[in-house]
Amino acid sequence: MKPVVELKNLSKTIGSKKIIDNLNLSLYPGTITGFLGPNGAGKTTTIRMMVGLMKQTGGDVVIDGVSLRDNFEEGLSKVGVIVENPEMYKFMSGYKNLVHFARMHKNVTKERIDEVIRQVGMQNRIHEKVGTYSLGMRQRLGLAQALLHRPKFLILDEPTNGLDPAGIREFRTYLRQIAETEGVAVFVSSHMLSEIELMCDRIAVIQNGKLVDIREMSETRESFYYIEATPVEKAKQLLLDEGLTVDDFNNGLIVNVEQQQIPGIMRSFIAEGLEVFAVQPHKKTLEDEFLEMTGGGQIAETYAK
Ligand SMILES: Nc1ncnc2c1ncn2[C@@H]1O[C@H](COP(=O)(O)OP(=O)(O)OP(=O)(O)O)[C@@H](O)[C@H]1O
Repeated sequence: MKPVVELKNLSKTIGSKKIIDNLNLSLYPGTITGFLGPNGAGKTTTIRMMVGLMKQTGGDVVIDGVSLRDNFEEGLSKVGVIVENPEMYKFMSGYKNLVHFARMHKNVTKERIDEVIRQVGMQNRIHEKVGTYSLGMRQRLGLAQALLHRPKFLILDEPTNGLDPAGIREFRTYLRQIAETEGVAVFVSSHMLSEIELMCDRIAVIQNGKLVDIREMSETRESFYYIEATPVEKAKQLLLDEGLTVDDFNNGLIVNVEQQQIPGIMRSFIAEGLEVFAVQPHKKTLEDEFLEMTGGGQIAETYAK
C-alpha cells in the first residue's frame, strides 16, 4: 500500500541538542497509527513539524507525494488537525461554526458539511449552540471541522483528554469509521496506553528523539503464563534450568512458555515435591510492552498518572 505520509530522516536540532534524530515513518490510508513515548521523547516536536508549526532542521515530511520543504502550503492543505480543545464559537450553533470554518477552505460544499455532520453522529444537535454541548460533542464537532476539506491525513494530539469513558468510546467508534470510509491516514498521540491499544492498528514508539519500535497491534504477542507454586525459589530454578525466561510477579512467576510445555513443567514440579496453586495465561498489556521497550523506571511513574 502506498503511504500517505512519509517522514524522511526528519530531524530537529535546537542549539546543540538533537531533539529529533533522523525519524523515518510511513502512515497508510485507512490506518490509525498511535504515537507513544515518555515525556520529553519528542512527540510534540514531531507533530509540530508535521503540521507546519515548526521547521525541521533536516529531512522532510511528504504528504500525499507533496514535500513540506518544497511545497509547504500545498502539503499542508492535505492535513486535518485536531488539538486537545478545538476552538469553537460557543454562542453559535455547531452548524454555523462548520459553515464558518468551511469558508477557510476552497470548495467545501453544503453537501460536504452535511456529510461530516453525519460522520460524527451530530445530526440531532447540530443546530444548537456549541455552549450547550458536552465536551464529547465538542470534540466530535472538532473532528467534523478537521474533515471538511477532505484531508488525506488526520493528526490528533491527545484527542480524548478530559472525556468520560462513554465519550471516549463514541469518539473511537466514529474515528474508526471515518478512517475507513474516507481512507485517511490517522496519527494519534496519546498518553493513554489502554486507549491507544483499543483505537489503533499500529503503534510507533519514540524515545530520546529516535523511533524505537513500530508494530502492528494484530501481531501475535508472545505467550506468557502466571505460575504460582511453592517453594517459589525452587520453582523458579526449575524453569530457568529449562532455559525459560522467568520474572517474579506477585506471589508467583511470569514465564514465557508455550501452552504445550505446561504439562511437562507440571510433571517436573510434582516430581520435585512442589505444591502448585495456580497456572493461568497472562496477557501482557500494551503498557507492559511499552515499559519494556522504553526501559520502565521513571517512565512507569509518568504513565501511572
Ligand atoms: N525550544 C526548545 N528548546 C530546547 N529544548 C526544547 C525545546 N522544545 C522542546 N525541547 C526539548 O525537546 C525534547 C522533546 O520535547 P517534546 O515536547 O517534543 O516531547 P514530548 O514527547 O511531546 O513530551 P510530553 O509527553 O511531555 O509532551 C524535550 O527534552 C524538551 O525539553
